[in-house]
Amino acid sequence: MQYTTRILPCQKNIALVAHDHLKSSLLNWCTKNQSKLSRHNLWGTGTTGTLIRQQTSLEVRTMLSGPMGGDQQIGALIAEGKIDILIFFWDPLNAVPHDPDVKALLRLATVWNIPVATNQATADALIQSPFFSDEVSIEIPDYQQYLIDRTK
Ligand SMILES: O=C(CO)COP(=O)(O)O
Repeated sequence: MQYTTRILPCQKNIALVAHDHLKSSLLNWCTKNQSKLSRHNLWGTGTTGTLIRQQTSLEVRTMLSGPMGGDQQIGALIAEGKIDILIFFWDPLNAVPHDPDVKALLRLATVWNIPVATNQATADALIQSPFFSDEVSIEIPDYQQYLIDRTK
């Protein structure tokens, strides 16, 4: 695989997702970090995003609810280079019906090398890092080259 670079702008597109037992943790985290989050474009899965909109003054664009396709929609945005950071309070202690979708979302975030936080401590680290507020460059797969290599 050859790689190229992608610039993540100062004002980022940030996806916010939480499983049911962790929704209150993510809501608290969003409330605590409201002023920093308000500088970015926020996206969320259906329930998570709606709760954040209701319980904070943050604007959040919502996809479908996770089990109904929302994780896949966020994953598709990541593959298209439209999401810069994923904050996903993922529950390792409870099974969900859409486990394949959860894995697919985390897999695509890894393929496209975006910064991901899957728990609160990492979200705390990420929001204090230059990745959150500055323009940063990340290395991503060179898709055009990938296609050329596969079709020659
Ligand atoms: O299920 C989710 C993540 O896998 C989140 O979906 P909701 O925000 O709709 O609960």
